[in-house]
This record gives sequence, C-alpha cells and structure tokens, in this order.
Amino acid sequence: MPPPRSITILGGGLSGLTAAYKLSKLLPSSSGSKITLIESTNRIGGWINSQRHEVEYLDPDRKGEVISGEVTIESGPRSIRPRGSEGARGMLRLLKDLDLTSSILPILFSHPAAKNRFLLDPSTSHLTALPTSPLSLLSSNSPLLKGLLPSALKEPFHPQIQGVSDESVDSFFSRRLSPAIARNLASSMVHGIYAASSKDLSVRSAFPSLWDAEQKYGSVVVGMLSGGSPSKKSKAEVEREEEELGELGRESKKWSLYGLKGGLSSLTDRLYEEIQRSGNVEIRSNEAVKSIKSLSPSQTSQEGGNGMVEIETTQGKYTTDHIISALSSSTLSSLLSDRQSLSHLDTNPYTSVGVVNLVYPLPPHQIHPAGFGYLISRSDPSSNPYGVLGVIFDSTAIPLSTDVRGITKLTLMMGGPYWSSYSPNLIPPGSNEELIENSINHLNTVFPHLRGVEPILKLGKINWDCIPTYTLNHGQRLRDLHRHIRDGEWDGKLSLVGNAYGGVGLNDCIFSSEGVVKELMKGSKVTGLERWETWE
Ligand SMILES: C=Cc1c2[nH]c(c1C)Cc1[nH]c(c(CCC(=O)O)c1C)Cc1[nH]c(c(C)c1CCC(=O)O)Cc1[nH]c(c(C)c1C=C)C2
Repeated sequence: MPPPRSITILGGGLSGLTAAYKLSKLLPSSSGSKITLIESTNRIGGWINSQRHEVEYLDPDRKGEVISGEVTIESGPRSIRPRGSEGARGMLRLLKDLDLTSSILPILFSHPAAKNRFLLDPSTSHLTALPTSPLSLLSSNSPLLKGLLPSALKEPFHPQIQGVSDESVDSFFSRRLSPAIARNLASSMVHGIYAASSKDLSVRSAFPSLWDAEQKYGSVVVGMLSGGSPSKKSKAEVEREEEELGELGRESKKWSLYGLKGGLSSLTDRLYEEIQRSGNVEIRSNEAVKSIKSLSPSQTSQEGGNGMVEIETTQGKYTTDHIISALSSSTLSSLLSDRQSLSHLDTNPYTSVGVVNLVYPLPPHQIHPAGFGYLISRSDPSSNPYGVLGVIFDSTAIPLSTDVRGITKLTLMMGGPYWSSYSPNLIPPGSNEELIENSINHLNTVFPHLRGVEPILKLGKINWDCIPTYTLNHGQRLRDLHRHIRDGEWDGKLSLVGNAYGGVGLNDCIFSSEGVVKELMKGSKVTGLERWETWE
C-alpha cells in the first residue's frame, strides 16, 4: 500500500515537529502528498521553552562595576541523556541530521554535575550526596540513606512476586528493599522524572527495567549486575546505527548528559526551520482543533481505502487521510464524539509543575555545593510548606558560555503530587509572584546566606498538566487502545505519539514519532502502540 495522500499532525511540540520533519524528508512535494501541522498556540516547541534575558548587576569585587549580559533560561526540559532509552541514539542521529552536532554541550562523567546529585532533608536543610557506587554507600551516614546497603545485599533473597500484573513504584521498592527506601529514594526519583507520587505510578510502565529484572532474575540487584534489560534491537541493527553515528556515537559514550547551546529550543527551532524550508508542510499555528471524526468510505467520495478523517478547527473544516496526534491523551479524548470515543485516553491523570527560575548576582560556589542539584522526597507541609520537589543548579548542571559571568542560575520545581494526590493537599499559588516568593523563601531556608541577596532575574510559571502519570496497568490499557484504533471505527487512521504513551522523556518522544513515520511510509496501518500488542 502507498503512504496516505494527506497526513495531518496535531500539536507543534517536539513529537509533532519530529513527525512533520521526518515526513517532509520522506514525502517531497513532488509525491503529491499533503502534510499539515496544526498548533493551537502561536508558539512552536511545546514544553521545550528556552528564552534569553538581559541581566545586569553591580560586581562587589570590582568596586561596584556594572556587569551586564544575557542568560538562557529553560522553563521545561533542559538536558538529554545519551543512553538508557530506545530513542537515545535516535535523538543523536536527529541532531546530526539537523547539523546541530556542534551545538551539543556534553557533561562528562567526570564533571561535578554528573557525580554530585543531592537529596535534601527539608526538616534539617541537610544535603546528602546520592551514592555513585556501593563503596560510597559504605561511607554515607545520612539518615535518608540508612539501611540502603543492607537492604540491597538482602534483596536477591526476597521471593519473586507471583500472579500480579503490575504494582506501584512505592510498593515495589517497599517489597524489594524497604519502606524507608521507598519513601526516601523512590519518591524523590519519581518527583525528579514524573513529578508524581510513587504510590500512583506503575513500576512496570515507568521503570520497566526494574520490573523485568525481577521477572527474569528474581532480583533487581542481580538484574542490574547482569547488565540490565537486553536491547530489543538485533546486534546487526545496533551496529548499523552506531556506524551511522560514527564519531558522535563514540564520543557520546563519555557523556553523562548533554545540553544544547542556546538551550533545548535550538532543537525545536531548527526542526521548525527545516520544515518551513522543505516547502511541503503547511503549518497552521494559532488554530485550535475542536473535533475530529472518522468518516467511513461510504461517507467520503473516495473510492476504496478506509475512509477519511474530518477535522473541525477554529478556522474551518478539513478532511485528511490520516492523523498523527501529538496532543496529550486527555486533550485528544476531548476532541472525540461520544460515539467515536476511545477507551482509556482519559484514565491517566496529568501532573502540573510550578517552575521558578532565579538568577543571583553571585558565583555558584558562593551559593551551593558543586553538583547537579537536589531532590526532595515526599515530605510533610510542616517541613516543606510549598511542596518543593527539587532544585536544579543550572549554572553547574549545564554551564553555558553565553551566560553572563559571575552569576548563579537556579530552577525550583514545585507542586506535582503536592497539588493533586498527597494528603493534606496544598493549593497551587494564585499568582506567579506568589510562586516566586515561595521559592525565594525555600532557598533562604536551605542557603541562609542568600537572605538579603536580591535575585537579578525572577521568572515563575505553572506548567499545567505537563506530565502524564502512568497509573497501574497502563500497558494493558495501551494494548486495548491499540486494538480499538486498529479494528474499530478509526480503522487505523489515527496514530498516537508524544509523552502520553511510551515514556515521558525527550528521547521517548523522538522514538515514537520516528517509529510511526517509518511504518506510515511502508503503507502500514500504524497506531503507534504496536509495542503493547502482545502485553500480558
Ligand atoms: C517540568 C519538569 C519536569 C520534571 N520531569 C521532567 C520534566 C520536563 C521530565 C524528566 N526529567 C528527567 C527525566 C528522565 C531523563 C530523560 O529521559 O530525559 C524526564 C523524562 C530527569 C531530570 N529531572 C530533572 C532534570 C534536570 C532531569 C534531567 C537530568 C537527568 O536525567 O538526571 C529535574 C527535575 N525535573 C522535575 C523535577 C521536579 C525536577 C527537580 C529537580 C520534573
């Protein structure tokens, strides 16, 4: 079968842009195919949002000389991992393809940001370095890590779970290690990735390698020592991909993380430029989709095929052969009529994160220890009254040479489960000013020497409903959703990409968009959820 003649992508974030870019390369204008990207806002990039701001301050070391320059601020994701997920190599290939290799800012394993990650005990404001090796665990006397080493040594001897299809992250860690480790370590790890409660999150969907290790080896520790989950790709495929990456692939093995010069918007901006340059993608921004409807072949004038899709937007009605939805699953669900609704799109809740960026007129070493930043495990309002999830030491984590010298950039993240599932619930601040004030109060408690130092830049916003929480049996629901789209009224005319399904990381988003485009080019019916087809 040939690819669909017209494809419409909903959503102009990283996933939608990647799908449009890949299609624009594979379906040139001469092919007679039509590609459309619809974005409801007037900005392209979705949650990725890097902005440059002018700052100035008086340098106390130079008799009050005015120092001025720019800083790059991120209100969403800011770094990428070169490994650990199926899309990690795909992301590097995309950067190479977009000629962005020279913009990569690697953070080597030897860098303090890679070595030092902290946990904050909010009741004492004490920072504990997370262990980087079993040896460093031996020397740690932090109450937050108490019992970790003995629990890890005993873990292989705990019985394997039987007859259960899924479990929360909290329950998994409590059972395999200890309730204290589940509370202190697992909850903070979940805050830093999903901004959610570890009691709500499915371990099988969010951390499949942990679940698989227990299933395969009867132990997480043994599984990890055996090298983790084997890659689903064949050896030949891995070798071909590595060859394609060449020097970049070899170099990236030394990196713990990487950022991009100018921030991560360099990636979404370049994707946008390339799509525009291709001339075969119609970009309709500032146009909100109101509904989408599957039309059967008898409802269209088309001969043969599986019908079309009608899209109603704020600008009018169109028909298209195929839709790629890069929207959140709840937004997509709201576009469907009752008769054509798809099961499970609404099941997972989304979490909202308050993000505050502060710039202080002091160098990092005068404010915080060298490192990536800290996370805070689930804690009571008495010690963590604003529901802070963690703080990133941006100037050290991803140092940007374009930032003005002598300053420290910090990002505070708050809310998430504190605003939705923890009891007692905290109420999100009513204004960005209050969000900023709360963040400054928090920092003044952890770093008392900051009291009386006025930030030279203060930005705050709430990213409403930005990360989905994969609740128990997410995989089973995706299997059912896949079958429903493929065999039901939608008849395979809808593909799902983005962070709602197969992982919330940037690499996961690239991976899902690339996979869908590849299959569409072969003329296959693709829902984007094929991986879950055989889920048990
Ligand atoms: C808006 C806030 C976000 C929080 N998590 C994410 C966002 C966008 C998504 C996310 N964060 C991390 C991962 C895993 C790595 C990956 O696949 O890319 C994902 C999917 C890890 C992470 N968390 C923070 C940073 C700076 C990173 C990247 C570096 C790393 O992998 O170690 C900080 C952080 N993110 C959130 C909070 C509350 C937080 C606290 C300091 C929520």
